[in-house]
Amino acid sequence: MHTLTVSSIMTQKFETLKMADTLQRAALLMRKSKLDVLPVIGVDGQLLGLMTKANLYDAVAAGESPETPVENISIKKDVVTLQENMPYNEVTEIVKNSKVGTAIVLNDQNKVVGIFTKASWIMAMFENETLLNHQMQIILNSMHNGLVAMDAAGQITRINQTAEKLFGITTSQACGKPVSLFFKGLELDEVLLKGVVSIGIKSTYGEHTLLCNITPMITMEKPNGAIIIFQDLTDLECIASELEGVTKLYNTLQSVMEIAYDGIIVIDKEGMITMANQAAADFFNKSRENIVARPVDDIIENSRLCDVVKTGVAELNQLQFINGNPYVVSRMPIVRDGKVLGAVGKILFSNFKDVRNLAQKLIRLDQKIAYYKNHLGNDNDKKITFDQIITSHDTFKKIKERAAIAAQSSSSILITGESGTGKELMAQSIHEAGTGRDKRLVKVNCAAIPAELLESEFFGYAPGAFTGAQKQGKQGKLALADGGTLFLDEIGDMSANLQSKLLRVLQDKSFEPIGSNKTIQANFRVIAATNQDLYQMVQEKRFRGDLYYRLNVIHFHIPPLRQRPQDIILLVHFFIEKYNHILGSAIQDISDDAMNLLQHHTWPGNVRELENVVERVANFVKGNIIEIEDLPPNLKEKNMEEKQVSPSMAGSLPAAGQRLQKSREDHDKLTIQAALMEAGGNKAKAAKLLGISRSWLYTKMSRVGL
Ligand SMILES: Nc1ncnc2c1ncn2[C@@H]1O[C@H](COP(=O)(O)OP(=O)(O)OP(=O)(O)O)[C@@H](O)[C@H]1O
Repeated sequence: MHTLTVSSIMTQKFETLKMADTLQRAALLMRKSKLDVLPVIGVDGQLLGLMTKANLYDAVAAGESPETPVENISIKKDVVTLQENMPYNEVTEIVKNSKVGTAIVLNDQNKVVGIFTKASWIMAMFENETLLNHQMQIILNSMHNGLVAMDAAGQITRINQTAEKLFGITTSQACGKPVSLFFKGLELDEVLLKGVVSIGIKSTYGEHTLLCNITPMITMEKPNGAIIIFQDLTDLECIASELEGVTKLYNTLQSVMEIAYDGIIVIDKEGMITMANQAAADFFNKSRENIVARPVDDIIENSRLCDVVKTGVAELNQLQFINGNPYVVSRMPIVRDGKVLGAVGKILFSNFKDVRNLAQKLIRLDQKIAYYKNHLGNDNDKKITFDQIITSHDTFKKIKERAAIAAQSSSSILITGESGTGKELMAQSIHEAGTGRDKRLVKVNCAAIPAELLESEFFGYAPGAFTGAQKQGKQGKLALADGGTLFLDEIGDMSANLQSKLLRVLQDKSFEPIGSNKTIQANFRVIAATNQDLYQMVQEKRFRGDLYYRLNVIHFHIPPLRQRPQDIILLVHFFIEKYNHILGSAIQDISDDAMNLLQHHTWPGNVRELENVVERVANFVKGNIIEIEDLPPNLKEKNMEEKQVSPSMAGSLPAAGQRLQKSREDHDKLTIQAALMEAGGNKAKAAKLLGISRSWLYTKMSRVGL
């Protein structure tokens, strides 16, 4: 709004007189300018006085001739003057307090530039009011809130556009009507009569929730109407609920950040930290308050979060050194509407290695469980057969052949051999190849069951046979094995008493459960196994001779592993494949050095010990090839000891090693050739015959030049 000044109100159409001008000229100019005054100016334009109509009338009345110069008559000297740039409100004050209806307007140099009259002032006031009115209407219409103005009688005098829209009425419809016609329950009396402000009144209008503030208009210290401002809360309520949603989301985000095991830091586009979880605070050994609102570079050394803000490109799973330790970190830009607003950094804590190991361990365990479930769950489908007895040892191969023949008869079999040589495996294979394969193979470990329980385990008992017995009685192992095989493991540990009872059963082919006189037919094949020298025990009368001969109808002695080193190669590969499958390891081969070491071990625990070694290696191996360092320390130490024991041999060892390697390769070559011949050139079949995988057969063939 521009400020009104005297220059914009004054009239510029005026005439001036000089002292030398005549009265006649004064009369003519006064008539021409239609004003009652004529400024009289000097040669330099300065105001000398004012010729008024009254001055002219007085001169004429005094008989002055029309030719009389102005300087000869009396003119008004105390002239009211105004400066041309005087503001409107100052002029208003002067005009109000002065009785004069006209003033002369001067410029900076005190030269006359216009004449100010009350009439022109009134016109200016009108113009100004129109202007103000127009400006007020613009202001009111640009208000976001609805406005209704009323007079002292409570009749609407003005409404703005927002109110028009809000209430669906036009100014012409509303003006002159009582406010109460449109808005109920506003209690206007207090405001209009007492001039009391009424604020924060909540009311509804259609679907709108409104907040009303009613302010009285006071003139001459009396209420002269009022203005109601309506604030539409509908939008505000929407914003409030949106805000509530945002707050909830923020809280959820905070909880998620807290639950995360990783340290999380969020920065804005200026690189200032805006959020951090407790894990991050703990990691930097600072309180959260000491992290948030700080530049990220002050908290994290070599942080690349600001770079991610600049590039907008995520950097996932990168290695970053913090305080000299390596951490896996991820950095992601926060993008909205295509603009990067900040970045999130995630620090995976140092024990991620442990977590990874743990995860791998769990996977292995899962696989192990699945494997054993498969084996146990499908006990009837997954039968042990002679194919699963891995050997390339001539004697053992013959034993396998003879055992397969013996399986067809029902004669008792005694299997001897050191612990872990595969006696039970052999017993299972015989059972599976025999006529009783559809019935049970019942195993009794004579060393594991206490002597006093062994009898009831064997024969079972009748209901109520003895105190502590199950009420319904119990079926014994002999009855369970009916039609199938009774496998008596560790037979050398059977008590003398039970030996004689067992002998009787084997002779009579029947028995009576404890506490029962009902005879049960015993129709089963017996396979006994022991790692003791049973014959020697008979000599020493520690085992019944007659039972020994009953059991020893067919005898197989399994040679210890140290006597068949070539089997070690086959068995190692067989177990690698088995544990790759169970544990999910990916071992492809074993280095010659490591294999050499295994072949030189004496294997007191035989195949069981070898299997355990491979299982252990499969758990911890670093690469795909088993190296010496992957083997258990006791094997390596043993190797060192052996090397140290015969220093005199030191010089000849490499040559001996080479010879051994050569003979091993020759042997492997022959074995593979024989298997290929037997399989008619079919490699899959040959691999099966050798008990190794096809891929291993190919590797082996290329190694031995086939
Ligand atoms: N020739 C073989 N081929 C494949 N696996 C074998 C062989 N010999 C033994 N094993 C495995 O070695 C482990 C021990 O075998 P097993 O229990 O049959 O031996 P054992 O002579 O009965 O032992 P113990 O006298 O201690 O009872 C088993 O896991 C078995 O499958």
